[in-house]
Amino acid sequence: MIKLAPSILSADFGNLAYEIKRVEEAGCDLLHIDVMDGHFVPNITLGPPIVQSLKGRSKMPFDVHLMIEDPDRYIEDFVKAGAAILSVHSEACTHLHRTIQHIKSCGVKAAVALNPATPLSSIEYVLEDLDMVLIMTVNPGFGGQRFIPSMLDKIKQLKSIIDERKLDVDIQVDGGIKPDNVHLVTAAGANVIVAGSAIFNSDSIEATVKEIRKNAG
Ligand SMILES: O=C(CO)[C@H](O)[C@H](O)COP(=O)(O)O
Ligand SMILES: [Fe+2]
Repeated sequence: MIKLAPSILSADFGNLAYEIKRVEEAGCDLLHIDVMDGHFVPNITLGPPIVQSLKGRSKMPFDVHLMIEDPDRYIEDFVKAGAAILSVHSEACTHLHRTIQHIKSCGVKAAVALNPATPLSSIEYVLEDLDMVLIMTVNPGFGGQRFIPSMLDKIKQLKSIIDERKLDVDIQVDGGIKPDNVHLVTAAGANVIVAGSAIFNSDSIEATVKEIRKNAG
């Protein structure tokens, strides 16, 4: 089963509650919330108070993608604010295993995100502890970038490691996913699809969501 997670990075930040309603009514599964600190990535977005203010306005679980240095400092805050899944970047964690245990001890799902340049070997030792791996298919920091095709091999390799070890770990892809390339990532093994600009910048959110689902297979 493919899950679709619209990224609010490309939504109208002045009308977030309305934007969330639109993607929920279009049948999306998760709400992808991109948190950027201006250090780990060269952009700043939002923090726990805004996530908290959206809590209760949507039935979609909040999938919070932390693109921040030393994310341990904010895990409790984002859990209290309503996160159901917390993704931390392996590149931002000094003690990744400890951070994953920290997230799980708060009662939410734990995921690790990998920049395009980061090899799968950096997470192989924690795979058993994860609910999801986020393969970045662009360099994190901005919406509307082009998909990096060499990430398809990385997705395939991850899928084969997960299958070989008989694990129940989702593979999420994030960055540059559109109706015309989603089939490539799902064929490679991804089952959680993030799409920001493709959904929010489209003329019809409903039609685009349908098209992404149909093409995802
Ligand atoms: O994490 C992200 C960027 O760092 C965003 O989730 C991602 O870029 C989604 O936007 P788009 O679909 O427009 O690429
Ligand atoms: Fe993201």
